[in-house]
Amino acid sequence: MYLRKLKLINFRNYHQLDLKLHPKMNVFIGDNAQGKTNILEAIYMTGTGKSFRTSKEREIIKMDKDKSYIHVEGEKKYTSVSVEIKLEENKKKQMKVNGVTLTKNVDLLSNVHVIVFSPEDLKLVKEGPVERRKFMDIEISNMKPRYYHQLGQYNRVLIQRNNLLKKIHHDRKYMATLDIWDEKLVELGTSIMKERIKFILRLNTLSRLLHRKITDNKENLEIKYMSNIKEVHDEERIQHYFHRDLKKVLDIDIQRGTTTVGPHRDDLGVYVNGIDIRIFGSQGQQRTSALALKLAEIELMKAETGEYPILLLDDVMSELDVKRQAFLVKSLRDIQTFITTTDLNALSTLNLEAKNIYYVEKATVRQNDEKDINELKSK
Ligand SMILES: Nc1ncnc2c1ncn2[C@@H]1O[C@H](COP(=O)(O)OP(=O)(O)OP(=O)(O)O)[C@@H](O)[C@H]1O
Repeated sequence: MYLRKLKLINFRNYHQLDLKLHPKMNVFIGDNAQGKTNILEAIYMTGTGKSFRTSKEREIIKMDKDKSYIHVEGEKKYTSVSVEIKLEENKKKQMKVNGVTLTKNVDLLSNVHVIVFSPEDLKLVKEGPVERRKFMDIEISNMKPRYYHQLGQYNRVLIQRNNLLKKIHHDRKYMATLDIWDEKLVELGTSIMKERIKFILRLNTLSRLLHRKITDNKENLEIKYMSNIKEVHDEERIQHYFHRDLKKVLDIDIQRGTTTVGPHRDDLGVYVNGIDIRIFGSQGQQRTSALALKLAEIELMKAETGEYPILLLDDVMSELDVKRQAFLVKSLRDIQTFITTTDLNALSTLNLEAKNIYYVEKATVRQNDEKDINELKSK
């Protein structure tokens, strides 16, 4: 799919912006803090309803205003799509797809498919399990809105159960209602684990192939779903062992007032040639694996939705060496891509033309002519 048009009103530092977008490559160049990432953030919001930078909607609305508006129009394989989002201070976000008002965020997810890749993602392998869980959850949610819904339910049940554990710590009479919460936690947690296992299995096959290409067949990547529950093979066994483990650690959990087993504690294991590179990998190995995972995710989304998603590359090119850049660029051929950069020379591997370049300065965006490109390159 691709987007044709973007309109912003009072979004971050933009008062008003109307942009015609290129169906393939869109490069936003400008100095720091001019508004490049803000454009990517707006596009991401039309796909997910959320920002990839903040959970506070107030931060997104232009500082001196109380309302903000985003509108994109695009083309999918068989249909056109229009998504509008209105943010208003202290009010619920309003969303419309093709003019029809949506009541739940989950209904927005299957319209504009979008993947964001930032320098943070290159640290995915190196960072802690929280980041890797977030990676799994965001990517599965973008493909399967139902998962997003279940994850929300699971997290709410988890909070309730943790509150109950705290009460039980002070008064055992509350024990009577624990089973009800355990049932719900196990049911929802099992669905989440099943989806994650499926996702990781498919991602493993795809990322391994891509990784072999990036490393000239020298390295073998393997990713594994790491659960703290002993057996995660089929639904019945996940349920059985999840239940059993909750009971096993109950005394500890009551003491701590928190649930110590379940998918909220799981991780993604990343191995190269059998070595756990989360701990023992070089920075280069960790980055290459992260790149392979991200590219695999694009392919997976294509397999799942029938078309390539839109890709947002936020300042990521300058973080990659020429070889990895070239590989990434080769993989982008059929994908509408939005890139932010402060330096056009960092994009030497792209065959850019004037129509691909947007110059961003103090919340204004200007398309360049050939002369400008050469000027920018020689800077
Ligand atoms: N709610 C807001 N209202 C007004 N301006 C805002 C708001 N939020 C952020 N800004 C401004 O937006 C600018 C940052 O924009 P953005 O993050 O897109 O920068 P950038 O061009 O991508 O820079 P960099 O290259 O450093 O990443 C800053 O000037 C910041 O003050």
